Amino acid sequence: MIEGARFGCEGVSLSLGGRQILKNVALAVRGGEMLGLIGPNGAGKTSLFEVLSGRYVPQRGEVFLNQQPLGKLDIFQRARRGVARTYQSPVVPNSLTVGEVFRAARKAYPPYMSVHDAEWAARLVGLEVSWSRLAGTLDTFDRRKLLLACLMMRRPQVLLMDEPASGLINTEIAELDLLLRKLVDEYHIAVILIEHRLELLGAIADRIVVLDLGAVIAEGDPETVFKDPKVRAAYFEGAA
Ligand SMILES: Nc1ncnc2c1ncn2[C@@H]1O[C@H](COP(=O)(O)OP(=O)(O)OP(=O)(O)O)[C@@H](O)[C@H]1O
Repeated sequence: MIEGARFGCEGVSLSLGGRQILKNVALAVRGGEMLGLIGPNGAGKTSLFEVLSGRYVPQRGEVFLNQQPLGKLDIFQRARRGVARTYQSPVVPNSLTVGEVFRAARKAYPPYMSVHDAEWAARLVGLEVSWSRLAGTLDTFDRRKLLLACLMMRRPQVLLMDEPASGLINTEIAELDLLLRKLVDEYHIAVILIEHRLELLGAIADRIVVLDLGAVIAEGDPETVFKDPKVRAAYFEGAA
């Protein structure tokens, strides 16, 4: 684990259905740092998020928060400790209003959050829709903002984001970039971001980790990593 890391894992190996999906994976992220996680399709990025968030139990390895092993804590217990996660698909409860979604998130577990916390989070993420709108009528970006606001209300220590720009248009991606940098720079959150668009990561990530066939093949600042011949062979040429 790197010195001062807020969150990460060591020696993680995962098999699913008799296939080895992750092999001895280690990574770490500091508070106030954005770590980009890239790799070709099927490299194991989402599976690694499942391990980090506590949905999958690895055969070997450990996940750490503030240098403490999280052991067998499940996804809900990790969420309560400040490990927040977003998904590739922004699924919201269609028949609830925005206000009702916030209410459910506020009361999801103690300590219950106030309406002011929800209003603060909505402002933070730039969610500017009426709270009487049905969540199912929101467009993709507003759904993502609503779900992110529900997480931010609890002031998470770590944010695991699985392709947050997916389904967004360019102006929305530019707004998302600014928001993510704000969460990292001003709120000192440790962010791990899965993203296929390398130009986006090159612009906003502090460091990059590259997974290929379940193993880390490169790690470092974006410029160095994108030039690495191993990365070019596995990612750029493989993705072409
Ligand atoms: N529940 C499962 N059972 C068996 N194999 C699985 C399961 N989930 C994922 N896999 C396999 O694990 C490998 C890694 O999948 P994963 O979704 O983690 O990759 P990824 O890097 O996130 O890919 P993508 O960029 O396409 O989302 C793939 O070969 C996938 O088919």
